Amino acid sequence: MNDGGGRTFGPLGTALVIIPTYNEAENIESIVGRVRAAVPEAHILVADDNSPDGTGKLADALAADDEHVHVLHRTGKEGLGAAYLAGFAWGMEHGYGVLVEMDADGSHQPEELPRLLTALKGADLVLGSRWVPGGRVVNWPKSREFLSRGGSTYSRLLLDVPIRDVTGGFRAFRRETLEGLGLDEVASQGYCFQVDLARRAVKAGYHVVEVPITFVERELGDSKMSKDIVVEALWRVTTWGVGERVGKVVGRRGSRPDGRP
Ligand SMILES: Nc1nc2c(ncn2[C@@H]2O[C@H](COP(=O)(O)OP(=O)(O)O[C@H]3O[C@H](CO)[C@@H](O)[C@H](O)[C@@H]3O)[C@@H](O)[C@H]2O)c(=O)[nH]1
Repeated sequence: MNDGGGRTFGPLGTALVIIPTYNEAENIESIVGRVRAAVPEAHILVADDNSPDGTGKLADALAADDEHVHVLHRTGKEGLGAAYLAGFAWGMEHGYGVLVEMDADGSHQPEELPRLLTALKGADLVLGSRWVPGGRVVNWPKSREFLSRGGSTYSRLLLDVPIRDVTGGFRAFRRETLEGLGLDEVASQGYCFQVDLARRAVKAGYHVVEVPITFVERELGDSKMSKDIVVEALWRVTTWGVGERVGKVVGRRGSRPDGRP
């Protein structure tokens, strides 16, 4: 991984914590309150996909009482990737210097945000990591841990990205980093969106730092993990990996000294 090469990093601007929501009525008030307490200077954007359980209305009520809280209402469920892309666009349009990804269900603990933001002072991108020393998961079913560890290992090896937790979704980006990731071309919808951004950051030469986090399984509401999300991730990661390998072979052939293609 790029070690930063002794670079000095510019100051951090105001942070926007983007919280994508789909049916998180039981969690939204608590998570917004915890973020506000943990990082009082930061702002929050709830990116809600028209949740049938009324999450969007609850978020509106929180925003009405607090100028640090904002709500982006989207028309329907389009996946985590689309919600984050819309949230990033909103944040950049409104001039935030740091864009943070965080789940609504408490599995990412807002109290760990200051550590992520401190690490970002010396990095282009900080990933909250369950799989580096010091990181852990609490109350996750073994099957889910196996899937997540397996997905990270598969992505790391196939895509050649030296990141332990490639699929994690607790992250802090400098705005300039996001601007260099080619977000216009990102089509990933489910959790493989996280793999997509991580691999783009590594390939672009950004200094990526993993910070250990404790991931706590949600107590309220349901995960949106589904077979479609797993299939999309497997298909996309494999396609990227094979594409890169074919590209390298074709590149090598193209530079044969005898000039043969
Ligand atoms: N707006 C919107 N939000 C969504 C959608 N799908 C999920 N979310 C929101 O995205 C967050 C994460 O979704 P969960 O369904 O709770 O994720 P998880 O199963 O706990 O998965 C965790 O592990 C994944 C794999 O490691 C991670 O990729 C993911 O970010 C998360 O940390 C929650 O706030 C959820 O409401 C969607 O289609 N639209």
